[in-house]
Amino acid sequence: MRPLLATRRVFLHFCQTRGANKMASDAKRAKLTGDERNTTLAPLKATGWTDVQGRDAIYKEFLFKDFNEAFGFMTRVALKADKMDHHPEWFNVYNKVQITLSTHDVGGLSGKDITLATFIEQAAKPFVQ
Ligand SMILES: C[C@H](O)[C@H](O)[C@H]1CNC2=NC(N)=NC(=O)C2=N1
Repeated sequence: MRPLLATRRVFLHFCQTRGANKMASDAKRAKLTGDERNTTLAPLKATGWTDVQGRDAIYKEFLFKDFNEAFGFMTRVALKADKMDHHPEWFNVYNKVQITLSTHDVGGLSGKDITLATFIEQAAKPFVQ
């Protein structure tokens, strides 16, 4: 195959793949439908996540042995949030971490919040008192 044709084919593949990834990412940022809420929120609510009054968001408070463990947890979550380009609203004092999740771009809960909350549960599991 002539080099120019091969390059064109590779470039088209790149565009298609990149477009699909962006669509998937955008889809993840679409507001959750009613059915999605029923299925994806239930396991999180079972672990203690609650609705936020007056906002389409979820909230949970975590208690750790000390600041060192709390901040270690926050560091892991921060790296994941940066990789996802999806960030929590959180407050930390000593061993307590309060987290609110919502997707600002859509003004409510999206699949990204479910993904991040699920990761947060796994990251907290080894430490939570
Ligand atoms: C441009 C836009 O702000 C960014 O793509 C990301 C950054 N982190 C984010 N985090 C959250 N929670 N919601 C967002 O909509 C969001 N958007």
